[in-house]
Amino acid sequence: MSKTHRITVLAGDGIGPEVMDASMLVLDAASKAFSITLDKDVQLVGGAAIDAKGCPLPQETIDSCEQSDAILFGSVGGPKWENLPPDEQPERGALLPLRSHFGLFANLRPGVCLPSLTHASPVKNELIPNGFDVLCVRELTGGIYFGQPKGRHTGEDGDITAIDTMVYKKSEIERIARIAFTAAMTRDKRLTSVDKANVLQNSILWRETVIEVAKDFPEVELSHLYVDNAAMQLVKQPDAFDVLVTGNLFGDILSDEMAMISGSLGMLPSASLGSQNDNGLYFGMYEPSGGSAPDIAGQGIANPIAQILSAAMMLRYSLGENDAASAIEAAVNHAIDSGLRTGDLFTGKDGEKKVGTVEMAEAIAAAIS
Ligand SMILES: NC(=O)c1ccc[n+]([C@@H]2O[C@H](COP(=O)([O-])OP(=O)(O)OC[C@H]3O[C@@H](n4cnc5c(N)ncnc54)[C@H](O)[C@@H]3O)[C@@H](O)[C@H]2O)c1
Ligand SMILES: CC(C)[C@H](C(=O)O)[C@@H](O)C(=O)O
Ligand SMILES: [Mg+2]
Repeated sequence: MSKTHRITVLAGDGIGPEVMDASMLVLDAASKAFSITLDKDVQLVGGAAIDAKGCPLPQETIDSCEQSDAILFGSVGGPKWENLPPDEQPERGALLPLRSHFGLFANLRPGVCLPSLTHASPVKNELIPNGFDVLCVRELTGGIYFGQPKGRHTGEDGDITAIDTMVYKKSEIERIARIAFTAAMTRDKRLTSVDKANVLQNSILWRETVIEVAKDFPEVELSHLYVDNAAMQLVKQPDAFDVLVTGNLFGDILSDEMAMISGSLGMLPSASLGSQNDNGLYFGMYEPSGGSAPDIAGQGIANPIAQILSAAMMLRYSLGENDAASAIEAAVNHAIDSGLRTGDLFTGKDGEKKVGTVEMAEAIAAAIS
């Protein structure tokens, strides 16, 4: 019997529409193969919404998301909107409010370097003969992104002060730590908490709280790293990590690093989750970890895999369609293993074939069974 799910599709700006269209090819193939009916409501967000409606997050977009089981998001922002007042720009006016409005505090970013892609990684290949698989759990609705006060003022001496405030409540740290420990229990049972507890009050509370939560997960081996050391260790030996848990800003930075060492920023999907419902599913927003890539937008060369794997995460976490999610992940691996490479992954090695966004998506869609 066909199951129906409703999703809101927000392609956004830059490469967003290109990789979103590509992910639709794959979602349609998976829906057909697994008898899933997806009711897709396409809405405007970011710069595209500013251009068409005068604001980055129109009310009808929020209304649509509220009526959906999940949001599939492309990316927002770009040079065209960079000179608008900060709160009217796509990132601060749409993306952050969506995360906050829907309470999407848990951001899962799985950085996987496939064995067949190790040569595309800037990390020395002999260090990662089997690739690696690291899950970054990033807190997404707190920390310096949202803390108050925030702003700027000019003092009597004419000097300008800009203020951002890093705030974490113990309860916010506790809930993201539980998500990370729970994820570690399904993997290799090793969790590294990343902070800056040698300097920041926030991080001292972070570390204390993570240690307390660890008592409920005695099987998980917990370690702590300062963020500067973590950034270094990730490049030195990425396969030494299993799960990372960290705050909003550190997670943003480390996840881009993790994406690149897995081959390309265009490979890293993400799930931003709120609370779990009675069926064990989450309302969530699913998006590539990278951005609108204005430098390559409009050329049909962007890597669609982060968007496609984000759609797979949506099927798993919000729609409960685990078989379809696994089939998409297997199809992505198949396309990579068979040598297909968008430009960001292409190294010229024997057996590689350079393809565009659509060709990559068509190959992935065709491999779904
Ligand atoms: N979730 C989001 O909507 C999101 C995330 C990050 C950045 N942004 C926004 O995107 C805009 C550009 O930011 P940026 O240039 O700092 O970061 P970016 O992530 O857009 O691009 C960084 C580099 O990675 C490359 N890249 C990213 N995704 C790729 C893909 N799928 N395939 C191939 N190459 C890819 C780009 O070409 C670029 O060279 C800014 O407005 C920024 O705020 C949005
Ligand atoms: C665009 C920006 C606000 C966003 C963030 O910093 O969270 C992005 O970099 C990400 O990683 O999702
Ligand atoms: Mg980022």
